[in-house]
Amino acid sequence: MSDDPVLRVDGVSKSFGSVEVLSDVSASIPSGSVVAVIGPNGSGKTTLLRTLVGDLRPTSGVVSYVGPDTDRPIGYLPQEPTFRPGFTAAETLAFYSSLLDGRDPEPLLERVGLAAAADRNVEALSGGMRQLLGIAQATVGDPPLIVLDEPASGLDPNMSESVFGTAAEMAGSGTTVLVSSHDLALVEATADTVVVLDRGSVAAIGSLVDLRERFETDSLRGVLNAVVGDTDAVAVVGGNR
Ligand SMILES: Nc1ncnc2c1ncn2[C@@H]1O[C@H](COP(=O)(O)OP(=O)(O)OP(=O)(O)O)[C@@H](O)[C@H]1O
Repeated sequence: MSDDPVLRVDGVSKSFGSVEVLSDVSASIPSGSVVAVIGPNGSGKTTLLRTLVGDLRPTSGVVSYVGPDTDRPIGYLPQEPTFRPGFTAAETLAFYSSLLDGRDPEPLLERVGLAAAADRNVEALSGGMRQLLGIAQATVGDPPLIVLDEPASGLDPNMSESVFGTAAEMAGSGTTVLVSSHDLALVEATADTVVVLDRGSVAAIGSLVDLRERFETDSLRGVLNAVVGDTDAVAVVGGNR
């Protein structure tokens, strides 16, 4: 991890109509680290990630990419990745690669454990395999920042672990990985920095050690419960609209 940030987020708010979903979010994302965004359902994780990658425009505030100058600064796995039908997994990656560095996509498929399905059409992939293809797609062109929205969603425990392991390896070689997840054990095993979102605001941010100390607990679940309370209902921002 380096002290140089790859992304700066200054006072970002995002509203849909009259409902404010993100409120005054500021953060600095350090290079070569795994940064995890956690928080209850509906707390704004996807909205934040979509705003950071430029998929949504903030209502106010600024997101600045300040990493190395490159053809693809940010790779992104959306919460529900979609692919053009009629292409195989390998052809899908080859298409993205042809727009960037033109490198053989086979190693990317191998890295996510999808090499055996390289010639399978995207419509014929299982949900988990689509997720893995989406993760491979996010890494095409070697972007300095990779943003993964719930990458473990739909994956079996071994594949989830492998995806987070890959994220840690990428961070070890200088890539920054920003990931949202509900899997606190994997976040705890992998993340250098954790951002806790609660109803659209950053309720806490820091290293795991800092957060555990600050909230006097020995687990990330303890941190989350201390920050947002251990309720069993979704907090719906803006009421029932
Ligand atoms: N396009 C939209 N229009 C209106 N409201 C939206 C839109 N997208 C998200 N929201 C609202 O913003 C809030 C945050 O949603 P978001 O998907 O960002 O949360 P999340 O933390 O990713 O949730 P989850 O963990 O369930 O995936 C929710 O109340 C949601 O209903």
